[in-house]
Amino acid sequence: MTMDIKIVKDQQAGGQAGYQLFADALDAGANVFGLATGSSPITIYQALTASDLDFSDKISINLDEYVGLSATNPQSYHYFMQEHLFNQKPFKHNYLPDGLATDAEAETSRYDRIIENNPIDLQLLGLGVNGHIGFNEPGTAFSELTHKVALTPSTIAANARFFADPNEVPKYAYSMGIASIMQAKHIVLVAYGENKAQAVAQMIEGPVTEAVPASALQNHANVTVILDEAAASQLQK
Ligand SMILES: N[C@@H]1[C@@H](O)[C@H](O)[C@@H](COP(=O)(O)O)O[C@@H]1O
Repeated sequence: MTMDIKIVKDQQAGGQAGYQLFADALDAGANVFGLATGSSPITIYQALTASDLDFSDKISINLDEYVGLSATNPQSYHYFMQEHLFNQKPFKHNYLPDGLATDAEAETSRYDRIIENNPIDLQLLGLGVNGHIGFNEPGTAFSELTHKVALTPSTIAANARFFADPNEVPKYAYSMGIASIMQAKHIVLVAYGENKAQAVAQMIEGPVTEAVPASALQNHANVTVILDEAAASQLQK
């Protein structure tokens, strides 16, 4: 088992723990940060923006973006990242998939080139209630690089809370694949709350299976998992 599991009191403490890993990565010379959206990383972004860490000569590469949403759409992941991090903490360059790209093949290979040219030092991840990472839904081949994904009904339902009208929730996304994620030198996954407990247990203690995308992380040499007690509650050890 190569996963380092940190159980923290709450999301605030998780933010500090995540912040420390970013600070350590900068000290160690990291240049490229893989970033994630969702509610779980927010306290890390808060701790980063409150700090004096300097990312102005660093690169960020985001995991995913909804298909059909422009960068200026408040529901887009571009917008989320501007709001929660980039406006306060400028990077030299921020890469995200282009939600408006209509040629999926061209867009996903463009993104793969970006990752190839900018190997990710630290990749931050949240965890879907069904065990997804990025937008790699259960059943996604571990060999996938960036790809266009049809979101599952459970993911669409989980994301509906951010949309005024549930019918506006996009049905597709561009996402880094499991193979893209696994290339990162260090992976930091954050999960909080009871509703993540089953996915957390399957990710860490279950079989490595494409039915649980996050279980692929058991095959990575350097993973840190930040959990609160509730998210850790179904772990056996
Ligand atoms: N594409 C994102 C994932 O990257 C994220 O990990 C997940 C969980 O989000 P939350 O942290 O809000 O529970 O939501 C979305 O599906």
